[in-house]
Amino acid sequence: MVTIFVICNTLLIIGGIILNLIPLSDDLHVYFALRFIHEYFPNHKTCLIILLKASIFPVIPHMLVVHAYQILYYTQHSNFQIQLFNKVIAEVDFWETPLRETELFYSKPYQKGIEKKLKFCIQRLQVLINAYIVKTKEIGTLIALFAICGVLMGIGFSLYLFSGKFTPEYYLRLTFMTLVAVTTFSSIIWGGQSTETIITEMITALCQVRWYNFSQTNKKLYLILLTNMMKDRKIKFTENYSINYQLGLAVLSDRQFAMFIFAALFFLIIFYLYHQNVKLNRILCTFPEPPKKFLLGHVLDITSTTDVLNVFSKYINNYGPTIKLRAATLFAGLGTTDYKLCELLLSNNRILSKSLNYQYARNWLGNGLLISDGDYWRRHRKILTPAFHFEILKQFVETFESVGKVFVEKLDISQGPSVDLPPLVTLCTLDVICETAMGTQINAQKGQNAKYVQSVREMCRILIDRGLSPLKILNNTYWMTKDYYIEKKSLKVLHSFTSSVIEKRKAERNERNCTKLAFLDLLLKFSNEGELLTDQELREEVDTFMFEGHDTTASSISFVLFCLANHPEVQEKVLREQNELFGDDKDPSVTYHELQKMKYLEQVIKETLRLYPAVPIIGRCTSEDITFGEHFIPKDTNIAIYIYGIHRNPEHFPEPETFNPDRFKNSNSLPPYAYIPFSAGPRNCIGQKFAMLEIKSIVSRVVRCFELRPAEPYHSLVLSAETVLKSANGIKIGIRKRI
Ligand code: HEM
Repeated sequence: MVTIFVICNTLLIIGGIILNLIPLSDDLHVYFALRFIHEYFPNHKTCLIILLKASIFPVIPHMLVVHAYQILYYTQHSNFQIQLFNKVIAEVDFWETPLRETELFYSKPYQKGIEKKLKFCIQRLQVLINAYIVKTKEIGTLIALFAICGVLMGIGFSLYLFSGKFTPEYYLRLTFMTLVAVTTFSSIIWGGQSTETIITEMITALCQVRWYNFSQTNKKLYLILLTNMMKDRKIKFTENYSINYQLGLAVLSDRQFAMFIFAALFFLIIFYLYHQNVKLNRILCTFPEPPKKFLLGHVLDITSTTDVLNVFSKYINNYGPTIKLRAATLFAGLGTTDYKLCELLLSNNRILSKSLNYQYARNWLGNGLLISDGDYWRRHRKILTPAFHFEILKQFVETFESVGKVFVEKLDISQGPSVDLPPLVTLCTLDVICETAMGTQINAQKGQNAKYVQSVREMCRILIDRGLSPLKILNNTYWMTKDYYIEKKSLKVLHSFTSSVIEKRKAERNERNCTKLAFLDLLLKFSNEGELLTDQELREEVDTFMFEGHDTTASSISFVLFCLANHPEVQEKVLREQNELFGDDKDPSVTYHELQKMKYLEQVIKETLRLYPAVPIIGRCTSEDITFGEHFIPKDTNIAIYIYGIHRNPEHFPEPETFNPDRFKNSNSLPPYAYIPFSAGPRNCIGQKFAMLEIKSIVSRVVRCFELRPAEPYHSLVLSAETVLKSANGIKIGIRKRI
């Protein structure tokens, strides 16, 4: 039984080491020792952290059990000797020198002989019994201490568990730790219990031996037993400190062996990674590479979404417009702000594949337009493009306006010196996209369909979390995290909602002729006329619109309002333009043509999208070898196109950090790929005109109704590159109704 516990314990320790080595964002708060290393050994921190984390799991339980096993071994070993001894004794003729009763009563020398033998035996027996009493006490104390430790650890773990501060990865680590503790304690307690039984048996056996028949054979056996049992097998340093070297080694050999195998595996993996590292050094070697961590590459440089833009900008400023980046020793890719390289990539009709991180959205969006590639994408893009024709977009203006009205009502209720925009704007754009994409009103702004809205939110969050959390990156480990189950639940809600809407629209189309068609109706119409889209393909495209078409516009509207609030002179000009169009009419029914006439507002939106592009980074994977100047980029290279950085190139945008809508008075002088908020080339944003109209409709309505001011207290943004650009501390402005 003890062996089974030891084997489980060793396997759990190995699992624990692996989990512990995967860095998590909160590690610095959890392991105080890591802070110490960061502070005092910044140059060797990677190496030291690996050593520290790799040793915590094996060393602690190892230290805990060594002493316990020595005691166990001592008693078990003695027990074995005594059993052997008893067996031999049973075969010995005890009555070889039978007790001579008469002489025992009358002969003094005979009595003396027996007394001497008995005294000797009693003394030896006493020594043995004392030794066992000591050992039993030791094991008793040990078990009591272990029990106290166990209870303390249990309380500690429970506090962690209920603190609710940890991510599921920490809970997984804790589970392993708990199991290691449980198996360690159980093995010792189990061993301790059996030792006590053994000791009792041994003493009983010893007591039964008739030592007064101290024949030569018995004497010899007795001496062998004593020598074996009593011999100290210690390397002695002082009287108090000694290592019971042989016993320890013998008992722990199983564990040592397992540890050895693990160490060998560990070094093999390190060697493999090192080899991969050397291989990756050769690829893309003509591009500059920011300093990387041994074996880890640049993964630890970005640990949260708020790091992305700063770290990327630092790289680009220090090392040039295109840099090589590495995710551990497994992948090497490029990050670029070079508009010429962007042109080469984005205008190429054969480089259509998206980079690896888009795959996280596959469970939700399937083969929708955003993720698919090759001929499948070409066919679908061809089918979907007519749905974004301006004649069709015209009819959506009515929806923008009616949803905008509700939005303004909501702002009216929330107005004040500091209003956080994204929560309100996101519900508004969700209402717009649901009505335009599916022809269904979900009334998110009025608090209806909360489950659907919540599921969309959860999915957007999970897509980002998966790229940053080591356990969630790979599908093989993703299932161990809580998000896997949240995703499953959310997808069920999202997919069943879209599927039921499709079914309903299909039935309605057959019954009546709708005048206001949603994207879904158009897809049904086009696919009836030409190539048929299956129900699943329809669902995936509608889901893609839902994903691409609400967070992007919500982010853009929020940033536009923020910029207007913080630049009163620009807001004044926007208001003037509105007054010129609508005069004193406070609640005009705005048409498509009037939206087209809002030229200055368009400049403001363009400038906002330059500073705060809703999609700050996009990715491509090269499907063929490319030569770019002196550089060679092999097939299957992942390239991150850093739109946020491209838009801050002082060559094209002097004083890039300044908000100046007049830059776009005449933007024709810009090189074609120097400004790409909607990407460019064959895979550009299919919904860009739709987005522009929606933003104009909502923002113009807000400006007509409210005076926007900087938030009080002043609010500075903490930009965060999530599925779209957000601000980690919200986007806050002051809002006051115009009189
Ligand atoms: C301000 C708002 C928006 C911005 C900044 C924006 C930006 C972008 C960008 C940069 C891409 C390229 C993504 C890539 O290459 O990986 C894209 C693609 C796409 N966008 Fe938008 N978008 C916006 C609004 C919309 C809306 C409202 C819709 C739908 C109604 C939409 C639908 C799509 C689709 C379907 C794609 C994939 C196109 C393809 O790969 O063929 N977008 N968008």
